[in-house]
Amino acid sequence: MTAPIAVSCGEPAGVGLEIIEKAWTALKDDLSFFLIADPAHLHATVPVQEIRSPAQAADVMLNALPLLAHPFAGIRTAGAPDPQNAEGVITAISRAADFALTGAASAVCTLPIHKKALKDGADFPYPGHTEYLAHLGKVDRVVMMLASDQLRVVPTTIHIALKDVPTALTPDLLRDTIRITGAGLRTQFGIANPRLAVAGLNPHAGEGGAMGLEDMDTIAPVLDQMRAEGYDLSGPLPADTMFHARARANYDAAICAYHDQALIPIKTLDFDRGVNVTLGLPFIRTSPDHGTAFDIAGQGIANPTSTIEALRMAWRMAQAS
Ligand SMILES: NC(=O)c1ccc[n+]([C@@H]2O[C@H](COP(=O)([O-])OP(=O)(O)OC[C@H]3O[C@@H](n4cnc5c(N)ncnc54)[C@H](O)[C@@H]3O)[C@@H](O)[C@H]2O)c1
Ligand SMILES: N[C@H](C(=O)O)[C@H](O)COP(=O)(O)O
Repeated sequence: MTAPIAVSCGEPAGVGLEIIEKAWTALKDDLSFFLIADPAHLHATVPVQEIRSPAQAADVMLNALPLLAHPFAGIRTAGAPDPQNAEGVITAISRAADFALTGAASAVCTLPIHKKALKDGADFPYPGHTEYLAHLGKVDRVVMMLASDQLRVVPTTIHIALKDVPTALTPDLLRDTIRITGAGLRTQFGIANPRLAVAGLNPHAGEGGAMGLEDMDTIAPVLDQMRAEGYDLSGPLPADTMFHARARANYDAAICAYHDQALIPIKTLDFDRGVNVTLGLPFIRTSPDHGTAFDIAGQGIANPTSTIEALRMAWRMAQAS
């Protein structure tokens, strides 16, 4: 039997807790998960039952949202993160990862965090879940992928300032990103021979050096080398023309140079159904593709579809592994 998915509550002031309640209603007959959260933070729009261990989640799931109590220092105020809660947000994530590492959970699904609130409230040294989970999983390099039925994208550099991208985009990082993405598509998405399209950094992929040298000097040699090793790679491609429908038919994932080059196309095409998945961890991790949405938190209008898709994807991957 597939173990339940561990869901970390994320920032209580955001929309995470209201959408997980909606997700429970949509998924209670199809899979099992348990939420790690402070009982006092819940919106109570659905029945909730506390469990003492993940093993109890499957039996509870049909009738109530299974909750593993994780007391926080502060209350929940919609739209206004309380620095006192930063520690609780972080330890809910590490608890979820521990359950996955020991096999008590089949996967981790994280609800959105507010990165600055964690930095301000608890000196959180990581730019996001991705890097924190790599630390917890004791791996040096992981890959952020955002995936939907229409497109899969990978930002090679992630949460860094745009001015730092050219220096951070090293051959070593690009090689590891391609390697981890290829392996993830094979093992977690069931694609036997993944086709990867690699974006250039500069306009028109540098236009033969007229608009920047990184495409020619950094990206192209890595691609040549990895093609010789058997990887199915196209690029460096001009990023502006690689995301229209006909172009997307030619690849299984787009490897991009930086965060927005990758995330703008998928969030534009499929914001409601995109899933963020971390490849290269010793456990399965997915999350919705959106953030804390403070502007609508507490109103009950947040769309749960991305979280539902994230849970479905984690469950499929767990069943296939
Ligand atoms: N996985 C994560 O933890 C994660 C992912 C993305 C952003 N974030 C963080 O979230 C915070 C806010 O980021 P942001 O404002 O750039 O992006 P956001 O996704 O929170 O919000 C962007 C816009 O989309 C809307 N929106 C988001 N989710 C929605 C939903 N489920 N239903 C309806 N509308 C929705 C919001 O109301 C807002 O107008 C930042 O701290 C960011 O770092 C976290
Ligand atoms: N870059 C992601 C996005 O915008 O959707 C996001 O911030 C998630 O980051 P983590 O999963 O690393 O928290």
